[in-house]
Amino acid sequence: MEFPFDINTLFSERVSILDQTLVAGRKSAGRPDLQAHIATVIDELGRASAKAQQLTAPITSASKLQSQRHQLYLLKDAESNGGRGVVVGFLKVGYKKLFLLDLQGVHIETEPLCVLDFYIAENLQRHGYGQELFDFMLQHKNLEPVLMAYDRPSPKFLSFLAKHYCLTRSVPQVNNFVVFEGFFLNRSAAQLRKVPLKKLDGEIKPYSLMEREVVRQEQRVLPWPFAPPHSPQRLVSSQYSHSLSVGSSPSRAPPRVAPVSAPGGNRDQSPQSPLIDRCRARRTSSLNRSQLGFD
Ligand SMILES: CC(=O)SCCNC(=O)CCNC(=O)[C@H](O)C(C)(C)COP(=O)(O)OP(=O)(O)OC[C@H]1O[C@@H](n2cnc3c(N)ncnc32)[C@H](O)[C@@H]1OP(=O)(O)O
Repeated sequence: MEFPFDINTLFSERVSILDQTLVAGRKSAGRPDLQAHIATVIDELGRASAKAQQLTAPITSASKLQSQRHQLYLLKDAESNGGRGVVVGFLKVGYKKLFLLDLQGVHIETEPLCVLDFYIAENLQRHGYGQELFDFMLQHKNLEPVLMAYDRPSPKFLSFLAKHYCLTRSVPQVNNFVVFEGFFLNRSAAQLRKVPLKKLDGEIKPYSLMEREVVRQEQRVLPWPFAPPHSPQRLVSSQYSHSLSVGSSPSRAPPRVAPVSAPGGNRDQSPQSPLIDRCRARRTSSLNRSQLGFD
């Protein structure tokens, strides 16, 4: 993705980490001109990601990033565009309070790191850039992908997670987040709190705030998957991460769950498949195998 300004001036590192401040390294601190360019880049990436996912509106923009406690990892290629650099893509993550169903179907309150948006420029997809960015984030957060939650992952992203991280078996949820087997293992009791049943009947709803929304505070309708097929499926939400509102994505197909099937239908992603064997071999060095439940 090219811009009419020098990307290398804006972003000194191959991967930059952006947050509420919209500052990328020391250079852009206290430089409104550079921050305006950074905002342009984020807005453009957000639009491209929304288009790629067929969302009705971007879920990533500079103004949203400024008002939410999320982190955006931005990958550039410094050599392209005559040495001015190009933006390759981005990955946005943030902590969210979620009410999830564990393997026994018990509601659990937890606040995992969630993947909220992820995009690699169209012409650069399937070149390994997505994995580079994702691995950078995992290392930065010192986290395994099985311990994260995924906000309505697209078929391409599900395929990506299966291929690179062996994440194939999801645990069915009543909200739009996807978690995989292993998510509920190896977490301390403090991280997983069983929700008393009386609370579920009352003020706490077993749903979570969705990022991928056209947010309409005043519209209250049933969330996916309960809404009628042609209803707009909007939700009540606030723009802050820690809200407990009901959520849904209006314009994309529902996520595939338990086990995740291969997008396109021609990829064998069963745990016994050669694909997964390859994946296991690649990840064995860094993953705790028992966490993933392979042993
Ligand atoms: C919670 C969310 O953010 S959901 C939104 C996810 N984003 C999107 O769907 C936007 C469009 N897609 C993309 O931007 C990218 O394809 C990403 C971010 C999903 C992956 O980034 P890439 O750089 O393409 O991934 P990378 O090259 O490291 O890995 C390739 C693997 O990803 C998956 N993948 C990437 N593109 C595709 C595709 N067009 N069709 C199916 N699978 C794909 C496949 O598993 C692929 O492996 P394969 O080529 O052997 O089949």
